[in-house]
Formats: sequence, C-alpha cells, structure tokens
Amino acid sequence: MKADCRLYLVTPPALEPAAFAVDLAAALDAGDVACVQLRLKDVDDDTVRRAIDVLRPIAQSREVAFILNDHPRLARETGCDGVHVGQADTPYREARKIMGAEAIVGVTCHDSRHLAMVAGEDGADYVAFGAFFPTGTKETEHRATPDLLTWWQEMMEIPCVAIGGITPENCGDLVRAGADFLAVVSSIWHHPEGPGAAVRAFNKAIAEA
Ligand SMILES: Cc1ncc(COP(=O)(O)OP(=O)(O)O)c(N)n1
Ligand SMILES: Cc1ncsc1CCOP(=O)(O)O
Ligand SMILES: [Mg+2]
Repeated sequence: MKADCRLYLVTPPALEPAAFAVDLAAALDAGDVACVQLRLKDVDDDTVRRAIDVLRPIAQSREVAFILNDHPRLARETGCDGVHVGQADTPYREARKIMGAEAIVGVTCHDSRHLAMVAGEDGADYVAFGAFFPTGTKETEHRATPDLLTWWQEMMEIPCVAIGGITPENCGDLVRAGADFLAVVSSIWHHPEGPGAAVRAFNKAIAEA
C-alpha cells in the first residue's frame, strides 16, 4: 500500500459554473482530494474569471488547493493557489515570476525524463507525466509507463503526478509505481453514479493498491 498517493481533480474542458459547482462540492465532500485544476479550453479570459469566482471558494473553503491551467496572470490576479503549465504554455520560469515563490507551479513533462529533471531543477512544485492510458479528453502524442514514476521517486523529492485515462480499475499500477497524485477528468465527472461515488472508488483503490 502507498497511502500517500492522492487525487488531483481536473475539470471538464467546458462547463457551466453554477451547475458544475454542485458536482464539484459533491466530489470534494465524498472523500480525500488534494487539489482541483480548472482546465477550460477555447474560452475567453472573462469566462475563465467567472468560473474561478464560483469554483475557487468551493475548493479553498475545504482546504483543497485550487490550480488554474495555462494562465499564470489570471491565476495570480484571482487568488488561485497555483498554476499548471505545459511545454507549449508560459515557460516555467516566467510562470514562477508571475505567481511568486509561495504559489504552486506544476509542469507537464509528458514521458520525458529530461523535461522532468529540467522542471525539477528549475523549482517546479510537481512534474506531471502522461498519458498513461488512452484518453478521449485530450489528443495526446506521448505515452508514459509506470517505470517512469518509479525512476522519478528514486531520483527526486519533488512530487510526480500521473495523468491520462486513469480509472479506479487501472490506477493500482500507478500507485504502486510511485505516483504522488492521480490527475483525473472523465472517470470523475462521467462516473455513472456521480462524482462523489467516483472519489470514493478512487480513494478505495488507492488505499488497496
Ligand atoms: C496535472 C496535469 N498534467 C498535465 C496537463 C496537460 O497540460 P498541457 O500539456 O499544457 O495540456 P493542456 O491541459 O493545457 O491541454 C494538465 N493540464 N494537468
Ligand atoms: C489534460 C491531459 N493531459 C494529458 S492526458 C489529459 C486528459 C486526462 O483526462 P482523462 O482523465 O479524462 O483521461
Ligand atoms: Mg496547457
């Protein structure tokens, strides 16, 4: 068992804030969740701001970190706890300057040991590897394997996040390999019994891994 692996919820790429707020609260009230990433795609800044205004307090009032995808300036302006940047986004160092030393800044590293070491040495708070499994949420070019997580754990103190097609049924190998966080979209928000049931299923699978 690796009890210190935790859930990292990532929102659907499009959502209506008031309706999604109900799902988010249900997910966070169902069990252990470390953080929530607001990941909206193909929307303008005001739409992101409106979603932050509604969703950030739901996470932060429960002591769950609220991280914004892609937009360090907006994250800083709106009181998010951190930002996640990919290799085609604002570079890590610039994101860190915008966010300040105390904020969480995470970096996508795909399946690359090199990218992860660079991000780690630059001061990233976590590195994210993926996609581990096929996913319909994002077109992915890279496929990571669990040995990458084990290698990282043996080398570095900085936490690693696993992402891509993760379900309660397939997450055991990632937990045992050393993932500190499992980042999940569809298995949470599309769970047939709702997001609360999904969080409970993940918490159980992690505890039993
Ligand atoms: C935790 C986590 N890991 C990876 C990603 C992917 O980021 P990126 O490569 O920038 O792709 P987009 O999510 O921006 O489409 C992520 N968002 N979160
Ligand atoms: C944002 C992202 N980056 C790599 S895979 C992915 C999508 C993960 O979504 P899901 O958990 O639905 O596969
Ligand atoms: Mg990005």
